[in-house]
Amino acid sequence: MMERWRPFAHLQVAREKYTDSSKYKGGKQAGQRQKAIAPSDDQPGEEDDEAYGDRSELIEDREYDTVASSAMHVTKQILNVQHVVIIQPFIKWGPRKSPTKPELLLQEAEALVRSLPRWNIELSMKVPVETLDKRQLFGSGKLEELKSIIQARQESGTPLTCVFISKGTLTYGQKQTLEQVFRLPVMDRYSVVVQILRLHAVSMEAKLQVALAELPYIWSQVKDQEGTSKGSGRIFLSDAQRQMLQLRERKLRNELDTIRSHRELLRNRRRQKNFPVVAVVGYTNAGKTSLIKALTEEQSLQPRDQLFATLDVTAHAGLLPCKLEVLYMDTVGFMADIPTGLIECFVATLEDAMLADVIVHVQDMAHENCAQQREHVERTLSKLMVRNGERTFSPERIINVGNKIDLVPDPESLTMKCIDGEQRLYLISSQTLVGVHELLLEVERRVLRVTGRQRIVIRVPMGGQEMAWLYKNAAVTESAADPNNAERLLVSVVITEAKLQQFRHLFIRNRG
Ligand SMILES: Nc1nc2c(ncn2[C@@H]2O[C@H](COP(=O)(O)OP(=O)(O)OP(=O)(O)O)[C@@H](O)[C@H]2O)c(=O)[nH]1
Repeated sequence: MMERWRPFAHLQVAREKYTDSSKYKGGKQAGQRQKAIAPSDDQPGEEDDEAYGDRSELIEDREYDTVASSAMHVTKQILNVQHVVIIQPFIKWGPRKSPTKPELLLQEAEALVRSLPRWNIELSMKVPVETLDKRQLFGSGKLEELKSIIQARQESGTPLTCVFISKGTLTYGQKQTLEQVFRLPVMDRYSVVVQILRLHAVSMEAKLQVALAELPYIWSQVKDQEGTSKGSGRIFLSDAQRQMLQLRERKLRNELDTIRSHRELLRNRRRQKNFPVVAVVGYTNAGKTSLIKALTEEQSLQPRDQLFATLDVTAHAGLLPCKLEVLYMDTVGFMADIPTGLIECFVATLEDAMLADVIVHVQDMAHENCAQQREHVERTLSKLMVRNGERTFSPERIINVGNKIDLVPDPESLTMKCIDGEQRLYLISSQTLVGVHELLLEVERRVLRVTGRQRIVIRVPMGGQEMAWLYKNAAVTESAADPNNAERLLVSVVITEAKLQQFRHLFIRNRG
């Protein structure tokens, strides 16, 4: 019997090196961390971590690493330089034919690999298949052809290190067969996306989520293996390892529950502080961070041309033209064809965003697949809203934004798409800032309407308690001496109806 190909048996990366994650915290997250200017208890990251101590021992576990690397080739891979062959299988005919063009699927697979800093694409191919369920995935002739292409590339001196088959998940049997044919480790979308998520997880919550996201994959591989090798006597996991995985899952879930209940507390506190919240959502790489940077002028934000660059919901304060302070929440990007088990883990953070007063949906107008991306985001959003107890997508709360128009050769042609039923699409470029001011005015209109705020001018005595009260309970946008009364000030404020009633009750009634 052929011995099982054990591709990573030779790989041993020093534990200290792996645990020094500070090197991988650069870019967007690092910037967001330093400069997210929201009040400190709105930050879902660092403060939570500090409040609940060090949980890293839950994530770093040598025994678990051994099991994970044999099941999914993920552990410690981020550190290694990889020379990757991408193979994009697609079903050419029939009812299961992919709705997305194979070229676009391949582009998305390439973008995933490019998101990993030390991974290089050496070869990328799209290959027609009849079905995605065959044990060897490809027909025999095709498989031989692929093997020869890979071998020829290796013989010509290209050091190939792994094959990425861009399918959600490969079964254990498929993976084993392909590894034996190619004599290289084989990865699927799930394991590549996990690598990217690991790289970008900064807060303890995101790290725990990623750690939890790996487990269903490992279990599915174990189940597949049991199915394919009944009676052959091979054991993929010992009883002790199974128990270790079950225990790990329980602990991770408990920790996440603790962090989330803490977040609930923060959310309530934020409500009390009365900051309007604007969540910015969209397909991955659509330009969410860039838009927040444009709206808040927060220079430290560093948008990156990488998928899933934002894994933590981060809050950034910005001023509306009326001087009202709002919090913009940057969220994890959406992506189609990601196994649901994986994305489920991040749904909790998105649910948080769904509670925002206004939701800005950013779309990449320069992307060939823009319409499908938009549909995917809208479908996911409406599912999330239903979960949150909202039956319908309230158009009042959603602003559609068409970003990157500087990259569209003929932006005029887009104006046709600007009115989509009731919904207007705001065309902008977060880079050149075209259209950003108009969008900001619309954000202001919606925020005021949805949160029941109004702009009014109140006359108050100079040096009285009224002024201090207004600073505390409303947004004071301007104050000037009253031309008709030297002892009074005219104060422009943005205030909620409830606070206005309170003001009347406290100051106007008392004055008699
Ligand atoms: N030309 C152009 N590029 C843009 C524009 N907006 C964003 N980009 C670029 O698009 C890439 C992705 O931008 P991000 O703002 O990081 O996108 P994101 O949606 O936050 O990405 P994820 O966090 O990965 O979901 C970066 O390289 C940006 O510089 C735009 O209006 N014009």
